[in-house]
Amino acid sequence: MDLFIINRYNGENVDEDIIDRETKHLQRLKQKIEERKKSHETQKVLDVITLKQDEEKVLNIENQVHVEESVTVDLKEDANYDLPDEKKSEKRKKDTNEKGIEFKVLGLNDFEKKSKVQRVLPHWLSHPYSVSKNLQNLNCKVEDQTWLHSILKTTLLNEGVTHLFPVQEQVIPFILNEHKLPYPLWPHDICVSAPTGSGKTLTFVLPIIQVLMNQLGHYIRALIVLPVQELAVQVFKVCKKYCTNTGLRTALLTGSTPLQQEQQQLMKYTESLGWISEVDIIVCTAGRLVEHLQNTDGFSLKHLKFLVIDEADRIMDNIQNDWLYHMDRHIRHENELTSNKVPHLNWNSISDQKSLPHKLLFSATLTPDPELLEQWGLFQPKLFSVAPISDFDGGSLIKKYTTPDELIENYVVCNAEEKPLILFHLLVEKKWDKVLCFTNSAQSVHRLAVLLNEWGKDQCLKVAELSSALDRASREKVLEKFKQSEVNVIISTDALARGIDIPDCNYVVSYDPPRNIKTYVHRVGRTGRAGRIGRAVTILNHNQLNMFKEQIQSSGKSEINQLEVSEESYSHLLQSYESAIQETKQIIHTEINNKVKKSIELKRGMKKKTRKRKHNE
Ligand SMILES: Nc1ncnc2c1ncn2[C@@H]1O[C@H](COP(=O)(O)OP(=O)(O)OP(=O)(O)O)[C@@H](O)[C@H]1O
Repeated sequence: MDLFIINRYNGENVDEDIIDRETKHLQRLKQKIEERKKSHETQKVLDVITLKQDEEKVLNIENQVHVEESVTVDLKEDANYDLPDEKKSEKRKKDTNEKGIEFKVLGLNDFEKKSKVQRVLPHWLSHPYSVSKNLQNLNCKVEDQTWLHSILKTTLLNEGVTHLFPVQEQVIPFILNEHKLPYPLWPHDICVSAPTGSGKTLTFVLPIIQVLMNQLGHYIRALIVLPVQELAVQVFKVCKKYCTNTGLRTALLTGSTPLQQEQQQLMKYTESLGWISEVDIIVCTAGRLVEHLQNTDGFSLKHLKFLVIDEADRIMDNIQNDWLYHMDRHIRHENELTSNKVPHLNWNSISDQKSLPHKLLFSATLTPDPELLEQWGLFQPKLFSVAPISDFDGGSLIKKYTTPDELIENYVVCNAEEKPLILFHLLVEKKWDKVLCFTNSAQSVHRLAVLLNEWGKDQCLKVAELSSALDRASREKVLEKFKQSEVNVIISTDALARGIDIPDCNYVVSYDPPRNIKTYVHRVGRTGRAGRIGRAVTILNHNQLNMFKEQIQSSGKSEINQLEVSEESYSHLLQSYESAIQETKQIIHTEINNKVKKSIELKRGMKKKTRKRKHNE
């Protein structure tokens, strides 16, 4: 029985046996390889023979055809003679392919140039409602507007607003009409791109108040989201002012007050109804909104009718706390929806669903980029724009940003060391008052402010600084002093560049050039607001000039003129400048020393405390 094979030890000759077997096996393998080689060669010979036979057959047929076509072919060859080599080979390839002789090379198409895809803007972006930016000849008298509520008219007149600006005249009635649409029609979402200082704030505040003022009870019905605290405070003040006598309540959520305090102001618990809202309109920063969505009991956006995103492009650039995702999720959950978009626009989809909040997007530099705008999930949007946005140009977007007509823009070119001299010359000798001067960092803000204060002591020049290094209260104080003319110049970082409304700012100086065109538009837009004349000057080093010009050109803005400041006009300031620089160095040096001393004392104090604690233990 062969059930088991037992290998026995057979003494010394085991190794020899194995070697024998291996050599035999090797020989067999070699033989097989040889046989395979031979069979391959014979196959090749056979293939060549059959191929030749086929070719002969084809040639025979061709010859017959060629005899008939010889004359025309000759003519064709002659015509090809003048063509460039590439085209000749292409043509030959085509000819031979037509005759069916040449084989198709697989993968050949991969090397051919792909034709450019022509991108086209969606109709609503390429065909905006055109808005005038002329703030001089206003025809829309507040008193005559029958569509505006009398309470709002009174407040407007009390605030000195006698005529509506073009963007207000066009957009406010549009929003009001959208809210008069019969059930189940939803309002069109809107995007507004209008220059700085053209009155965008009232454009959304007035219709919201008018639509909400007749509704009973307090629910969170409007949410106005802004990118930074200062802007939220500013819009909140406008909202509050225009809510007087309407019964509507407004809340500000920015994080400047403790969360608990804001929660108490927002929601109230009642035995009979549970959590109820105390407010109708919320003005908030995006980050703080998420905190309330996650931590405030009873905070609900179920009744939300309006969602306003001011400075929409800035918010898109920097999505704080992923707020858009959290807010969308909350709204969908509250309304029992699966998506924040309408999947198919038909009768059923809109009549089955509760309408989503009416979205209103505003900015002076709204980029007409469909991919960016897509994330807002806009419903059948409409665009109101001062600059008609042309179609895509060669696949890239044309960004057209406009500045107010009342704004005079210039640039000065100089060497880096001449910059402070030119600035001082403009402030003191040209008597530029109410000036906002931008630099690119908090450090240079401080240095320049100290320098100008030292330098202009005798000329009563009062300079204040404004940057992220200051807390909100101090920043508000600075702005108040500026309004009261207690301060002539504010040196600031770009923290103040967007949206802040300083009504009587006469000049904007960019001491450091802006990093991009959007920043430029918002910086210069702090002056020349609401139809007032304003002037903006950008100081450039020689090597920054080309870049600046390119930026201006790429934005579709008209050319900016150079402001000539001759060397003689500021050369006499050199001596006083040098002594002011020495003073500045001294001041900053002592400031740094004081800071170091303070931190050392703080550390020592901490050490003492821990030593005491240990000793007691
Ligand atoms: N119809 C009007 N008549 C007179 N002044 C107005 C009118 N509408 C708005 N204003 C004033 O114009 C100034 C600028 O308005 P607002 O701040 O709304 O501009 P904006 O378009 O939002 O500017 P930015 O893009 O810089 O934020 C404000 O001081 C505001 O009070």
